[in-house]
Amino acid sequence: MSAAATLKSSVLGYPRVGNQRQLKKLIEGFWAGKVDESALVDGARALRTQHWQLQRSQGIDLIPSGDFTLYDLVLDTSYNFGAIPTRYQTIPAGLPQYFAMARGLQGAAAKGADQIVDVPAMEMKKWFDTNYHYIVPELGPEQTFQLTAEPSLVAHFKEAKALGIHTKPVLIGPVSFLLLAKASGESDFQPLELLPRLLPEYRKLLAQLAEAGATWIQVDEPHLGLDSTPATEAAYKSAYQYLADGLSPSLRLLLTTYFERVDDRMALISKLPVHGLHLDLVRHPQQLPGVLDQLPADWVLSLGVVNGRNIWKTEFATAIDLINQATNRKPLNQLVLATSCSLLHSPYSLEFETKLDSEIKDWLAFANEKLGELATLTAVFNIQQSAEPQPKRQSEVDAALEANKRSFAARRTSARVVNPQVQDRLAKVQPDMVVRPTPFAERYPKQKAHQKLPLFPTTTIGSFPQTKEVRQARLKFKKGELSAEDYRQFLLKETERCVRIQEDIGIDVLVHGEFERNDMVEYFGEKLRGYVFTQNGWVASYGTRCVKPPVIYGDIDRPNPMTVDWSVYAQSLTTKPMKGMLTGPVTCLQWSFVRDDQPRRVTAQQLALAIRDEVDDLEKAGISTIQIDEPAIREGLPLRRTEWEAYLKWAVDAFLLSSCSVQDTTQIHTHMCYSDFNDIFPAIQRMDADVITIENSRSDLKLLRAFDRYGYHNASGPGLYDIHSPRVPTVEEMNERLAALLNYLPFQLIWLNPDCGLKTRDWAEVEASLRNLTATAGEFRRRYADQA
Ligand code: MET
Ligand SMILES: [Zn+2]
Repeated sequence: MSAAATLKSSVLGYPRVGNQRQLKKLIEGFWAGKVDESALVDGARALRTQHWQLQRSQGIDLIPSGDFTLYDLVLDTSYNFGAIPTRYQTIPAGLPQYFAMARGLQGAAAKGADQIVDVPAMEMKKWFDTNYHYIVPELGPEQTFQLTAEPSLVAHFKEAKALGIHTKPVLIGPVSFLLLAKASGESDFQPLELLPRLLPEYRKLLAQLAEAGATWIQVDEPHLGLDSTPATEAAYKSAYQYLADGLSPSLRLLLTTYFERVDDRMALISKLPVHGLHLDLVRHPQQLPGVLDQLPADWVLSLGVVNGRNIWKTEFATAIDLINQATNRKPLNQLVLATSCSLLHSPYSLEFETKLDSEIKDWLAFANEKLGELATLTAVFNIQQSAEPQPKRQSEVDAALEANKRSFAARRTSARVVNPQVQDRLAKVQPDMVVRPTPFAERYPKQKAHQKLPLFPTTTIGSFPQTKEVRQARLKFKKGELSAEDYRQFLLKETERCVRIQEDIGIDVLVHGEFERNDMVEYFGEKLRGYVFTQNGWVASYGTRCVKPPVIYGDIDRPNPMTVDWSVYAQSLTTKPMKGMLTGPVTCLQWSFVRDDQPRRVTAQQLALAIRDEVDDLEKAGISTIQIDEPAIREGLPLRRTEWEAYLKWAVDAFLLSSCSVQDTTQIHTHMCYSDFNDIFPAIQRMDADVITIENSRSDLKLLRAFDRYGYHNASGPGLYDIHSPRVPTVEEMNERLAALLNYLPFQLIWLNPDCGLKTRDWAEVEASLRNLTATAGEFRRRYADQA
């Protein structure tokens, strides 16, 4: 038999939570004491088995192992190498300690233990530019590493092997691991300095994998595509030389990059002693020729042509063109077809979407459908190589290619996607639509007079407690157990109560409370054309938490007002200004699955026009304070600094487009949270919101330094207390905080508010906290009375 050269397929990682979120239920049950450890371990193993078998049944050649975790893979890496911060070291090793690192622990150190502990969780951060959050390793200069006795990576490889499945272990490379870490404490220590201490443990791990029978190892070094420094370059060189020196001859290292291009890093990469390279060709197809030019002749190249982090079908014709560029230069057996990145960021399967419009459903591919795409694409190339003709397979493949072509042709011209009116409006956007006609210094006094605002005005960020009653009513309404009218009456009552309470507390600019909203993006998505919702499109956000992002499939427009009735009703209950509440275009974009057939910039612009219409309608209806939330503006930043400016230009323009049509007396607020905004301060200034309420309470000093460094010329309300904690802040601590702010900001421009929405808190905490907040306002109005 001639060993025909064939193209192999590879998956970089498979979603772990289970198609019915089984893992979430198991783990949360374990935390609640309802599932015991052995049930958790068995359930987790069953899921791994199911996922491996499923990938095998789809014909995937390089099936990942080590992509499964009970919380987070970066945390597992820290844990497996013994990087356990001191505060957790008294907690019994194993799951209690592991979960304490993940989510903190208040109470008994382990089930039935006498020892009582109170430790906060480790920090969580966004995984590159995805909406997944990893647990940030904490490493200090004294850190040593020690590979655990039974690394899960080795155990899982063996587990799959016992099922007859030879997997490709996946590990986070040593350099990226250290670059993902932060210095423990407040020091400036660079965790990368620990590389020499870490490498021997990586070598041990690789030796154990070799002994277990592994061949290809996927070593993820996503940082390779990011901005580099001489120190990081030196780190890659020494790390891979060290690993190569001790490498078992049976192991082959597949250096894996994603989310960025590496063609301009090939001078470095091509010198590393590894056996292959993976490219994200969905993000950067144009990097392929450059990489091929510089790729060592004997390396394997893994072509990431199936998008691991979106929900759209792969266009086969485009992928095949790309693959042909590689097959022209390399033999098939040196090429692999792969997902662009781990499928962790994709929902499971379209088979659970029974309610999705069939036209739109035909354009989509979730994780399992993506496996099928890989199978088809490899077959396209392999069938021709096979010794015997394969007419059946050939006709299947032909049919799949044809169906794919039809699907894309239909999507391109569908009236659901292309809306000529939206296109027309976009073409007519003029530069004067993204600037307020009057400068802040002139409009702000007009707004104060119009709204009769006192010095140190108080407000909140929008949502009030989403109590059990509110959630139950919504659920009943969705299930049809509560009529639309009864549900509406219920919400009107909640709103009224919320307004009365704010008046009673003495807040100056009120909100309606957002009781009608389940989620700040979903609410608007449901009312805009161009959005659809899935039933089961869950993707991991962090730990056991999953989110179900809405899908933007077509040109966006707003058939009807979305919030006007609620705001008008709430305003009718009070003579104080009622703030209208909208979610901004960039946040809608960031928290949705977005179109892959037009730039994000254009989708943001469409969203902005829709929100602009809402702003206009609110203003016409007499609402003269309007908040447009943009908590996600920073997370849209590109991974490479050189691209920040271009992003910030269109992102800020989108906000301006949504907000600039109003009169001088209409006051635009915006709100930001979730990250520190220091490195984008100039862009925030350019948004030119009259008032920005911004999360501050967890990173006080940093934010103030930024105010100091860049100056901020409009009004601002840096959060006076942290809404993430159930604690009621005292008047004294808020007084202190405000006094500190006054060292940096002019008193005439300061607003008093919590640092984010109050929906996760209960009413008792909220009332007490806000009463203290208004007491602080009263105190400072007295102190500044003669300057008012
Ligand atoms: C994540 S920012 C939340 C803003 C929203 N208006 C709220 O108050 O909940
Ligand atoms: Zn917020």
